[in-house]
Order: sequence, then C-alpha cells, then structure tokens
Amino acid sequence: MNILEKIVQQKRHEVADRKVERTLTELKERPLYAAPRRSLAYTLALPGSTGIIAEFKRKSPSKGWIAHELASPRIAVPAYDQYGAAGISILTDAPFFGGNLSDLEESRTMVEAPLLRKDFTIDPYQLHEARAFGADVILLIAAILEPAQVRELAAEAKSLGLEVLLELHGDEELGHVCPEVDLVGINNRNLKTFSVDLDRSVQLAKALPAGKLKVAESGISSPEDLLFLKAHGFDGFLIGERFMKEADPGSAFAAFVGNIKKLSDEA
Ligand SMILES: O=P(O)(O)OC[C@@H](O)[C@@H](O)c1c[nH]c2ccccc12
Repeated sequence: MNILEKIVQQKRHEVADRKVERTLTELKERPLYAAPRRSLAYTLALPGSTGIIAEFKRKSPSKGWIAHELASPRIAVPAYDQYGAAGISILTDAPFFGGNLSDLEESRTMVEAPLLRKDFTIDPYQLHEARAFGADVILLIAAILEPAQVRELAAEAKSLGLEVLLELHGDEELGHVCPEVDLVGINNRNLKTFSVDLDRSVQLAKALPAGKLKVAESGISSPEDLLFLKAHGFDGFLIGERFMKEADPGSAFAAFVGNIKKLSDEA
C-alpha cells in the first residue's frame, strides 16, 4: 500500500468515528457554522497580491516533524496575514500531519485572510466540519477521488458557501476538473513517492482549462521559484515547509515576501 492509500484508509475510519462523536446537527450548531465566508479567488486576483497561500503544518509523511509537536498556529498565522498572504492553509489531519480542527478554529480568531482546510476530503461530513471550524476553502485531491465524487463534493461545498481547490498531479487527472471547482492546484510533489518537480506545474498548467485560477503547490523554496512559476501563468503558490522549518515561521515569511518585492523591483 502506498502512503496515500494508507492515509485514505485511516481517514475512512476517522470520519466514521467522528460522525458518531459529533453529529451533523451538533456541527451546525457551532457558532462559526453561521459566520460569513471569505473568498480566496478574490484575494488571489487582487492587483499586487503576493499570491502566497502560506501553510501551517507541524509534520509530513515525507519530512517527519518539521515544527514542534506543540507549536501553536500563533507562531505563524498572524504574521502570514500581516505580511500579505493571500490565504492561509491549515493542515487538519492528525495522524500524518500533526494537525487538528482546533488549529483551524484558533486561526480563524487570529486573522481575516481566507483559510484553506487542508485535509483528505472523502465525505460530505468533512465539508460541514470545515464550515463549522471556520474554513473558507476546502481541498479535493484528484488522486483519491473519482470524477463523479469531485463533482458531488464540490457542488456540496459550494452550497455551503465554501470555495473548492482541486489538486491534480498528472495529466490523467485533467478529467476531474469540473465547473464547480474554483481553483486548480498542481502538486509538484508526487504523494505516492514524495519526489518533487516544479516543472510538473509548468507542464500541466498548459493543459488546464482557461478561466480557473492556477495554484502551484509544494517544493517552492525560494523567491526565484515563485517568480519562475508566476512567469508560467500561476496565480497562487502554496508554501509550507520553507517557513515551518524555521524557528520563527512568521519572520521567515516576512523576509521571503520582502525578497520577492526586491527581485521584482530589480527586474
Ligand atoms: O511544504 P511544501 O513543500 O511547501 O508544500 C505545501 C503543500 O503544497 C503540501 O503540504 C501539500 C500539497 N498537497 C497536499 C495534500 C495533502 C497534504 C499536504 C499537501
């Protein structure tokens, strides 16, 4: 079994347990469920947007622990917002990424930026969870869903006022793109083997339908990487490890944004 299959297997158990622990009715009664949503598509398209979707993640299957097990979103999220992140991605998967829904809810109290719930969505229940804990955007991963499931989950997310980021890795997944999807992400990291290749984004971007915002994901480690991807038509850049591996991820983010401005001014 590859890692992605393992994650999905575990996720099925987790979602089944959660549905018992916290019913849909209870989710809908949470105060954040009724709160208004923000749009990542909007902030990404604003003139002068950094395009960066900065991520809070403690660990990953490819790198192990990146930040401390007990690290609070406070070490990153407020600075991500303050220094111009177009959106903020919060990992909520516990077993493989060390995250949880409280991180998402806590982040919602700290910032106004659109929040992406980063998880392995396989069931509509998770969309209600995302809403109940303050997410604005949800992730759907083509590699673990049939095209019909993408369509159904995306339609339901939209009906809940959530935006949808669909993640692709290979051209065989292009058929998963449907009208309900707001943003298309291309993961430079192969989730089955962990190998990273920025050219993956560049190649696949050419085949994407016009009219969808394009997000390059994973393995972006320098301002040069970002500007390279931008020059190839990307609107968004999902970056995690580059910031989270530093003792102070917020300052690392601020410095990164400063360097992009400097490089762009020089060009
Ligand atoms: O830490 P990186 O290499 O900057 O990558 C961030 C993000 O793209 C990565 O965490 C990610 C992309 N797709 C995912 C799907 C599930 C979990 C995590 C991910």
